[in-house]
Amino acid sequence: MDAQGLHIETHPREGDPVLRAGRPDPCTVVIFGATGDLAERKLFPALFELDRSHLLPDHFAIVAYSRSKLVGDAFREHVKEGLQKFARTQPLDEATWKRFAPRLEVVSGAYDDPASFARLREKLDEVSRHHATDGNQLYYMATPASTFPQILHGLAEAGLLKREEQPGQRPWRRLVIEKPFGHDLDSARELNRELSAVLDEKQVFRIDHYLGKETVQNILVFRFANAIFEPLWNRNHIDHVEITAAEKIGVEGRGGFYDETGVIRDMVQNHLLQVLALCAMEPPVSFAAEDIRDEKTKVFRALRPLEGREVAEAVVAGQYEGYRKEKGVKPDSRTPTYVAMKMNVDSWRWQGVPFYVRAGKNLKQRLTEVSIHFKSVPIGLFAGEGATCQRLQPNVLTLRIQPKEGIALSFESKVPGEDVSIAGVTMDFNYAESFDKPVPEAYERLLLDCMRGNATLFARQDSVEQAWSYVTPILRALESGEGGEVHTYAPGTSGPDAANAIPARDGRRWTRL
Ligand SMILES: NC(=O)C1=CN([C@@H]2O[C@H](COP(=O)(O)OP(=O)(O)OC[C@H]3O[C@@H](n4cnc5c(N)ncnc54)[C@H](OP(=O)(O)O)[C@@H]3O)[C@@H](O)[C@H]2O)C=CC1
Ligand SMILES: O=C1O[C@H](COP(=O)(O)O)[C@@H](O)[C@H](O)[C@H]1O
Repeated sequence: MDAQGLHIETHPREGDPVLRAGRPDPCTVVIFGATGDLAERKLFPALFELDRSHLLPDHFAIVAYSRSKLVGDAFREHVKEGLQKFARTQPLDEATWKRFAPRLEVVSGAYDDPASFARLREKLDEVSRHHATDGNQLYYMATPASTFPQILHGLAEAGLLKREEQPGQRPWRRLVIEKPFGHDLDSARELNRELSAVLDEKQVFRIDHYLGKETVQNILVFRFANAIFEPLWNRNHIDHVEITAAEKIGVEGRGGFYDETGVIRDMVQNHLLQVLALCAMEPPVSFAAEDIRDEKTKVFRALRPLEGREVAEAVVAGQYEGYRKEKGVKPDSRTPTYVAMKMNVDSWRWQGVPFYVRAGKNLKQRLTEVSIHFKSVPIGLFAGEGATCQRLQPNVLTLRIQPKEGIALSFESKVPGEDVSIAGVTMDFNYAESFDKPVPEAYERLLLDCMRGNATLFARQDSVEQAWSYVTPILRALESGEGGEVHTYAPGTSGPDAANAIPARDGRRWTRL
């Protein structure tokens, strides 16, 4: 029994699912932007953890590409220091480090210099021979989006990209591209044109780390591996859906990047629309990548467009006090660090069910979750029984993405005693209590999938463009002022009070923060 009184038994299946999916081919991973924040906090730790768990191929190498002059052992030492802070398993496993360090090579070079890419090519030839990686290469662009075209051009000119003409072609070349995929619809289209000029879509992995989170993947399993929820998952039973991604942290030294980006490009266009799509999509024909991606794309196509003055009604933008003093932020910046929106999915299943979506930085707590609010009971059968019986709360199903990963269902229960008195209780599933293993980091799973060529958890070109089609007019309206003002909010709060108006216009309220 857990604290809420619910006993959850887990039924482990034979074999580890990750191992069942097979070891990746021998390969070299090339990380561009190797001294950056993402590389230090996420990529090297994920690769290290995969090595520790013996999930990397036996023949494997990493080539760190960087403008920095750190090379050889000095660079390895720099990576080790990062791992000592950010590796998932602490203290750092020395035996793994002894295996990992010799697999790590460095190329110091610029992003717009053909001679640097020629040196990269020489290094890759040498590494492929030395580590027997069979010439398979995974290029990871862990750099600001403005450098993506330069890197693509450098790789193509150096002959390092080969279009996949047929499935299973060897050696393979794949490219991982970080979000944001463009700055708006036009730039996303341009980026996609540039990618498709040199690579087949199957070789491009647009990474959205939310899709690598166990709890986000579990949305599909929860919906489609259980028979009891799907019959209720529609406008007949659901009143509204609330999606929240609240962060306690601010821009954390990424002011220059963030001020050009803002919360809608940073969190909504990608992570939150992906989460919404997983909640709203129809059952896919199969669990194959294309079938799932097709269904998600249909959700994006069904999002009711918002533009001009409509944006002022459905969207509230905010900026935390003190943001303009962050390093790299313009002193008169109007970039939102918070947004609350009402979205509608114009489909047979979701007509009349609003999706209230919020994301923000410097809020009072870290909380990412989806809550499905069911409709009220049709009649008050117990209303005559006393005060508690007149205030029945509708059921809420909460998918907790982070922290305290799990799923909770609230319902009404009779309070023990002679009279009929009713109180809300919760059935709660917690990953930590139910599974005797840690939840892996999203980047571990996603890097492994790229090496295996499995694109299920990556965004496809058309769905990225669909998401931009929805978001770009909203950004335009906010940036021109037509979509309303940017409200300030005090750090450590729930965001601007003005955001309460969004559900309040429909007679509802935010319930989660
Ligand atoms: N940090 C995070 O948590 C997340 C980041 N991302 C995405 O990952 C990518 C990298 O982000 P992040 O690591 O935070 O960014 P950083 O600002 O830390 O930059 C990454 C690295 O890119 C290289 N670089 C190349 N050209 C430039 C340039 N003109 N200006 C600055 N750096 C340059 C530098 O590496 P070097 O000097 O070694 O060449 C730099 O350290 C971005 O696209 C971001 O949106 C996505 C999700 C989360
Ligand atoms: O992509 C990004 O995500 C993080 C939030 O990720 P989480 O896994 O901690 O929820 C966000 O802080 C960052 O600004 C954004 O670029």
